[in-house]
Amino acid sequence: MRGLFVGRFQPVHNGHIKALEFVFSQVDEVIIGIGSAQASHTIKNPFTTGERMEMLIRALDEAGFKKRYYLVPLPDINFNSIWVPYVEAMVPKFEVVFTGNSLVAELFRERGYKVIVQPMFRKDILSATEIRRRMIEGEPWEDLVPKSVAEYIKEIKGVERIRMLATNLESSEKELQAPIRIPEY
Ligand SMILES: Nc1ncnc2c1ncn2[C@@H]1O[C@H](COP(=O)(O)OP(=O)(O)OP(=O)(O)O)[C@@H](O)[C@H]1O
Ligand SMILES: NC(=O)c1ccc[n+]([C@@H]2O[C@H](COP(=O)(O)O)[C@@H](O)[C@H]2O)c1
Repeated sequence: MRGLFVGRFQPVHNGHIKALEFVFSQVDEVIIGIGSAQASHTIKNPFTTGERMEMLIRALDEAGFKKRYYLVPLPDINFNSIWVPYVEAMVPKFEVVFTGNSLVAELFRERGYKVIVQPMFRKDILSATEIRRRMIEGEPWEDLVPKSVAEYIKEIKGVERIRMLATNLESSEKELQAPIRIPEY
């Protein structure tokens, strides 16, 4: 049996690995959909699809998963009602969907798929949003991701990238808030 698991993996963290451990224990093969594949270089989506693939390959290797998996980029179509047929067109056939995302669960259920809500692990800290926040604030984040992912993020200067994006956002927000001066003629 083949299962589908979709995430944005910005970045891959230990919660994803725990979730995938559960998914791999339930099925013979796993399709890992890389959501919002078109997005990169923003605070919510700092990493490219290629970088996210590299993180997944290294992390799954580090975790020692032996079963077959497929990594499939899924650019957003921003059209919820036809998202499931779109995913079906992009990935090999699957019988079951694993997710913790309620919209994803609802869309697949409505199309007749079996959906398994995977358990959550320490969502208070094992969340990509929290990891990106820590990177921006200069707080320790390394323990929340697999060792190979922490090394890779350092290799590609990922923290410097997120900080640069945060600084850019801050200065453009300041610009927007600055009073508009109408020149006197
Ligand atoms: N701590 C966790 N434990 C188990 N599964 C998790 C955890 N965090 C995310 N997931 C699962 O990963 C998938 C979503 O991946 P995603 O990359 O969006 O993670 P995220 O940490 O929620 O990201 P972000 O904070 O950037 O929105 C969902 O199916 C979700 O259930
Ligand atoms: N209409 C759409 O394009 C659509 C609908 C549902 C989920 N998605 C994507 O699936 C992924 C779900 O992963 P998250 O659990 O990380 O939100 C995201 O990339 C999200 O954008 C897209």
